[in-house]
Order: sequence, then C-alpha cells, then structure tokens
Amino acid sequence: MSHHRQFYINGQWVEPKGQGTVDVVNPATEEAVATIALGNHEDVDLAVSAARKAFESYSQTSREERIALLEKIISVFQKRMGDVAEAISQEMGAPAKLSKMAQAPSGLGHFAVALEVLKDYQFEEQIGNTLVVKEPIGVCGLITPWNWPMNQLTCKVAPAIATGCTMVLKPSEVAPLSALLLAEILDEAGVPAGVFNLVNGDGPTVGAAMSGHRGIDMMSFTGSTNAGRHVMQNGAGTIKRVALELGGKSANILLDDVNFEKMVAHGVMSCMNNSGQSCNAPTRMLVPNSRMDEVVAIAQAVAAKVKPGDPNAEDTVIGPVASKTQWTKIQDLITQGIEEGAKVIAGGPGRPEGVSKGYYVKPTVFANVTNEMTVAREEIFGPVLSIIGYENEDDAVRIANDTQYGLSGYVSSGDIDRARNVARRIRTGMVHLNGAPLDNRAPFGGYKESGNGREWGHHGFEDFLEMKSIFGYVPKG
Ligand SMILES: NC(=O)c1ccc[n+]([C@@H]2O[C@H](COP(=O)([O-])OP(=O)(O)OC[C@H]3O[C@@H](n4cnc5c(N)ncnc54)[C@H](O)[C@@H]3O)[C@@H](O)[C@H]2O)c1
Repeated sequence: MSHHRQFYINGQWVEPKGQGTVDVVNPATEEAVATIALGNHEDVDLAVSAARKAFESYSQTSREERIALLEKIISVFQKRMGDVAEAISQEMGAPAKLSKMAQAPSGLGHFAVALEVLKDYQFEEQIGNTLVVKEPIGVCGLITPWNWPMNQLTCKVAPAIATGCTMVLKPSEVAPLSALLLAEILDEAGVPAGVFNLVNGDGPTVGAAMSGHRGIDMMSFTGSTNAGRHVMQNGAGTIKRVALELGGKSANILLDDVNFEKMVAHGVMSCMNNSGQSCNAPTRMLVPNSRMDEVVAIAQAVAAKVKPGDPNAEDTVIGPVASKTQWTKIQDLITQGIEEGAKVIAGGPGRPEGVSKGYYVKPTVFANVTNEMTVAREEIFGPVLSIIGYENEDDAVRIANDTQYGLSGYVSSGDIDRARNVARRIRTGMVHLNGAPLDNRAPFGGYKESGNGREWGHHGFEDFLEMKSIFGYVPKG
C-alpha cells in the first residue's frame, strides 16, 4: 500500500488539505506500521462534490451494470484476500487465523450477498394505480469503527454500490489500512470516478463535517453510542437519514436444562473471541443461582486456557486489544468491577504473566455480578465476562432486558420451544438460539441505544433507498 497519506477522491489518489497526521500502531508490538493523514472539512467538501457529480450518472445505471460491477469487485477482492487479512492483523491485532478465516472473508461476504440480493431485488411495487419506486437515496456518508474493520466497511459500501448510491467513507483512524486497501480494490475493479471516495480523519473533525454536510443525504454510522449521538445531532440540521449501529451489552441466558459444560464453554469463548471487541459479544452470562458454583468452575477452567498471544502465531486464540486507549479503558473497568464487589474468577488487572509489550489483557471472568454493577451495564469491549445469577425464567428475561442496549441476545435450552419463547421476550435486534451462528443474509442491528438501522442482506438495502409514490401510474393492458 503506497497511498497511506493520500485520500481517494474522484477516482484518484490525492494529497490531503488537512495538515495533521496520525500513526497506525500495531497493538501487538506498540510500533507504528504506517502514518495516515488527517483530513479536514475541505477534504470532505471535495469528496462530497465528487460524489454528488458522480450520482447524476451512477444513480441511473441499470441493475445489470451494477451486477457486473459487483462481480468485478468480488474477483479483485478475492485476489487481495491475503493482503486484507494481513492489514487487519497489523492495524487492530486480530490473530492471523481469525483475520484469514473470519475478518477478511466477512468483508468479501457482504459483496457476495449484495450481488445475490441485487439480482432480484424488488425496486418497484404496483399498488392500485400507483407505482412505488425505490430510488438510491443519494450521497451517503459512511463512518466505521476498528473492531471488524473490513466487515464494517463492506456491509455499507456493498449495498450503497448495489443500490446506485455514491459515497464518502471515513474509516476509523485507529484501523484505516483495510479502507485504503478497499479503495485500491474498488479502483482496480473499475468503480466509476466519484462513486466511492475515502477521506481519513478523526470523528470530531471529518466525521462531524460529514454528518452536518448539506451535500450528504444519508449517514450510515457504526461505532459507540456516544459518537452515534453526535452524528444524529449533527445530522439533524439537514434532516438527513441517520442509520446507527452502536454498542451492546448482550445477555446470554442459559436456562436450567442446558448442557452446562458445553454452553458455559461456548459462552466464555464467544465473549473472548476477537479479544472481546465485538459489539454483539455475549458479555453478560445469565445462569440459575442454583447452578452458580458449577458454572464458575467451568468458566474458570475455560478462561484459563485462553492465552493471549502473538497474532502471527498459528495457535493464538486471542491477540491484544486494538489500542492503548482501549487497554486503559478495560483496565479501569476491571478495577471498578473489583471495587464494586464482583468476584474475579479468572484474569484481573494488568498484562498477562510474562508479557511486557503489547496491549494484551488477561481474559477476565467476574462472578457474583449484579446487574447494577458497572461491569454489567457498560460496554467494556475487551475480553471480560460478567456472570449474573437469576431465580427463574421471568427473572432471567427481566435482567436481560434491564439495559440501555438492545443489540443481541443469546438463549440456550434443552427444549427448543422454551428457548424460542424466551427469545421472543428479549428486546434486542438479534437473538441466537442454542449457539446458532450469525447469518449475513438476515438483518443485523439493534433496538434501544444500540441503534436504529439494519444492515446485511436485502434489509440492508433499505437504508440506502428513498421511496417515491407515482400516482396515476395505471398498469398498461
Ligand atoms: N452495532 C454494530 O453493528 C457495531 C459493530 C461494531 C462496533 N460497534 C461499536 O463500535 C464501538 C467501538 O468502535 P470505536 O471505538 O471505533 O467507536 P467510536 O465511536 O470511537 O468510533 C467509531 C467511528 O466514529 C468516528 N467518530 C468518533 N466521534 C465522532 C463524531 N463526533 N462524529 C462523527 N464520527 C465520530 C470515529 O472516528 C470512528 O470512525 C463499540 O461501541 C461497538 O459496540 C457497533
């Protein structure tokens, strides 16, 4: 990648107007692996102008033309999979195996799904003598986080391209390498100039300039609930659509008839995966009070085997967390958990034994947590699990729903009907039954302060489309 300090605007790599720079730090080594430029409002203006101009023609392209374009993007992306995986590990510390098997493929997956959806998406609907048409919303502002960097980028970029929108992307300044690679991929695939534009920068400068921009019709934001609030506030002036995918504190309810050995282990591992840096991670494990001792013993044994290690080592299960800021925030929350009376049954504060470099966190499990404690309420975004006891099924549902968040939920039971029943009572945008995996053709998103948009699959097209009713459009013949 030779374009670290440049932005991709109107089909070209250009010098930034903003004067600032920031280092991209590999969290495993604490060493800078690249330096990127930080843009300003002038860079945003240039990118928005390019996107507005391109919208005139790109919004008029046919379904077939966009299908051909997505096919080309997929073939170039496949060629660059190795580079993508490597960039992700460098910028945010995911183990090489996770980058290769999950992080990079999830990015490609959204292009593949968008292609399939586009092939027979219903852009028009006849209602009596009215034709309802769904049209591209216009220029989209895309802002993404660092935790699943390529996945977050493509679940926005792919539907935007598929629906005929043009866009300005600001990726996370912590992990911008995936986005620079994506720009190279889209350029090689022949995406028309101005359809996709990339400006690097920080949230309060570039992110805010985008959110408030008159030339941007819609913002699609993924990140923390706090930053999402800013985007919504800044977007209010122009009444633009603001689609938000925000934080979570998802409950994992283990009903009393599960195989505890299996599902406690699954719950611990799902929480620790990606060093706990997934918005939908099952960070609150809800178990019957009567089984607490058994659960603690299993969780302790499982967590003890999760050794954080060098992302490049083949057997590494979890790497470091993404940044020093993140490491410090996690340490503070672990300390607060202890101060508030939660019992540490694995991990705890400080770096893992024998580690002196890198932003490594000990996989930490708290037991005897009450849902009022900070570790049960705040999104920690690290390998930290809180185990909370409940009295009965109603109590479990009450605790699961007693949170500002509503992203995901997890329910396990030996009786699938019981699990399905409980799933319907959980106020979240997604629920996993008995450890079922995600499905990238189904909507991903949250209730409450976890957001208001839905990404992935054909539902993910909707944020990028406007609806127009054409009355008197009498069907012919
Ligand atoms: N619901 C989801 O789909 C989903 C997926 C992944 C991550 N997340 C959430 O993302 C967060 C972790 O990512 P993060 O630390 O990068 O989050 P963050 O909110 O700090 O940053 C996310 C993005 O927002 C930008 N930003 C920050 N302040 C802004 C502002 N005032 N205006 C506009 N943009 C601004 C950042 O530069 C970055 O690009 C967690 O809360 C996690 O739950 C949610």
